[in-house]
Amino acid sequence: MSDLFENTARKAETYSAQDIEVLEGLEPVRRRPGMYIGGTDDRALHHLVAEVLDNAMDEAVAGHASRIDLELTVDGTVVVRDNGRGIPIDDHPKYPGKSALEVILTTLHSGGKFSNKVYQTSGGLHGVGLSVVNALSDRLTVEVARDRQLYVQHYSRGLPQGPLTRQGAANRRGTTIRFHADPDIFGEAAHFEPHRLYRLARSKAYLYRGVEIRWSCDPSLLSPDSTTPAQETLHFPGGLLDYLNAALKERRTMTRLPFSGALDFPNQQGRVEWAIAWPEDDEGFSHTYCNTVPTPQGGTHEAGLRAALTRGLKGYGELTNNKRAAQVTADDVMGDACILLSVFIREPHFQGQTKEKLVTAEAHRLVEAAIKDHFDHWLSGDPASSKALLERLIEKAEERAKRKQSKELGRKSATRRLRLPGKLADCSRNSPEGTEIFLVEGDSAGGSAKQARNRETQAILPLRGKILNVASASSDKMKANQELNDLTQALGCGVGKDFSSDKLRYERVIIMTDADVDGAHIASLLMTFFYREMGGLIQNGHLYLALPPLYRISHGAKSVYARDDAHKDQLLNKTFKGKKVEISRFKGLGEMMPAQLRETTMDPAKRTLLRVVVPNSADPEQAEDVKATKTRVEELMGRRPELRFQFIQENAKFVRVDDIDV
Ligand SMILES: Nc1ncnc2c1ncn2[C@@H]1O[C@H](COP(=O)(O)OP(=O)(O)OP(=O)(O)O)[C@@H](O)[C@H]1O
Ligand SMILES: [Mg+2]
Ligand SMILES: [Mg+2]
Repeated sequence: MSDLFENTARKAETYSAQDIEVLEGLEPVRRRPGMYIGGTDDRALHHLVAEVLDNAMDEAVAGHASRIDLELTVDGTVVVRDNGRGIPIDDHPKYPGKSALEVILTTLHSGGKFSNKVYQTSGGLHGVGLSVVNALSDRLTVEVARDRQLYVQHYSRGLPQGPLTRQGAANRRGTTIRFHADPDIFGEAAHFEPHRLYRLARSKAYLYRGVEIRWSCDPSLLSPDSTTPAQETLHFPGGLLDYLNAALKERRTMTRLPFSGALDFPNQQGRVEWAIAWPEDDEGFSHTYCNTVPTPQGGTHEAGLRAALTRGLKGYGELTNNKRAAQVTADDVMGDACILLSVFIREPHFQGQTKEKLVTAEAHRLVEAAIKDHFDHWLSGDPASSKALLERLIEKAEERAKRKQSKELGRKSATRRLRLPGKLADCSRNSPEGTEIFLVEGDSAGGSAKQARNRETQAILPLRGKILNVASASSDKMKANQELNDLTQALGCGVGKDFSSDKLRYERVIIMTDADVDGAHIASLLMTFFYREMGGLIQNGHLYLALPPLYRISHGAKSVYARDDAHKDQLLNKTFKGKKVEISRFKGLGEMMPAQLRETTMDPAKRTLLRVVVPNSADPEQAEDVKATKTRVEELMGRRPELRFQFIQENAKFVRVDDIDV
């Protein structure tokens, strides 16, 4: 992002050693939280709890703790307590007069997990997690019970508020971390969602049978219809199979039993556990983990599983002389399956501190080798089930091939036959692959966008003014609305129950409105329309928001674009510190030169897009989010404009669109 806005810099006149800053201690964390927890949004906020819980889990998986308490109190303080060894409190050899505890809490890259000496397969590995939580909390207290003594130290924003003190005798052992997220970082409105924390705790208990997690939450934080309990003891001796069964409930699956198991890797390299089912309704989900850390973006362990399952099924096809099995791909096998996969390995490598993706290369080989034999065995153990499964997957592969064919034909004839709206500037490519349509606010912006686009792949549809608010309009009114009709026609995929993702004429639908409150309003009206009338378009990841800049800041020959006020202030305080600058504010997209618009907002190589996401309604883990999203949309887009206006003003930056999840 900042590259995009800063690469127009040509000349730096007074750039010297004094411009180079070195941040000390935990300052970098407070200055650039994104680098450590992936942002300052809700997801990042909840990640704080994950870091602290991960440390307690590491202690449990290493065999030193059997119980963990996770508590959310009425003022939003989170308490994580374990009965493990306790963070060491003796003086650190390298820092005389400072306890190891204080070093851990105040120094990045300090920890006991860099070698395999005290932890074998830990989720922690960077020595960063706890210090980051400390830096981003306005209050944090750590209690350690060790050698029958209790020790306590208080912190605020990463700084000790006094020495580590001994509080007297203790007849237990372990670590307790109590923290309150800093509103200066996360905003006054930020708060922990009980259901997210509960789910986090529950998934940890499923992932490691040897731990009991006691969840508790102040009842006043739970809404009356919430499915989250105020208190629960989580302990699952059946591991991932328990998890899968709870997730599937009464749903029917293609095979009689799920494919599940657990196995140690050879030479104490760790282990793998899995539970997989193919539901008849094709509504799948995939949750993968490494050392109990969720990896929502998958990675090498998931790739190993893909390979094992796909090879296994194809092999089974050969074995049973079913030639059609050859066309089955990994996507057919994995795409609609309910998948739970957990690995424990030494020294895992993740992408970034939030650990969303596993990149350890060996994990692929280890998982594939471990699961392959089991899978072959499982397939030949129940021929009736296996045959049914294979037939279903072949059907999928054939449907896919057919769709592809008709899609190619479809769009060609569709472009010719359909009466496309007159103001649509369509792209010239004949198949949807690689194409996008920009929904642009107003005719003048539409004009700039037409000049800025790539004709082959980018189409432009200018929309006039506010579109109809579909959440509070009758369906007749909707059908009569010209702007919405044009939009529906241009997309070609139908609305409501006639919606069909396959007929979508473009791969991406991009909402491009001005970076101001009006623009935010139009974008949210459009998102509501898509959410209500073309839900599949969002579910399948086709809807995006463009991020046009709001300001241009220039000093001499150097000019940089800022996407919002915060970014502008940041640039003024950093890049342009003490310089006399000229700031121009774009009143709208139409004011930008086509070349500027292309470079900052439309060019796929340089722009940033936000993908609009909604929770997956098939995934029981997300059921509460699905409900929350519905309520939120009704609240915001229903008949009470004042709520909507307030929300838009608070969120006009768009950057929080993940929060509203529409
Ligand atoms: N609950 C705990 N019980 C015992 N030791 C702990 C606990 N929490 C933290 N520690 C110790 O503090 C160290 C630092 O923790 P921190 O979370 O900062 O980093 P890490 O877990 O090593 O790596 P990561 O940054 O990946 O989380 C750990 O390596 C461990 O030695
Ligand atoms: Mg850690
Ligand atoms: Mg640390």
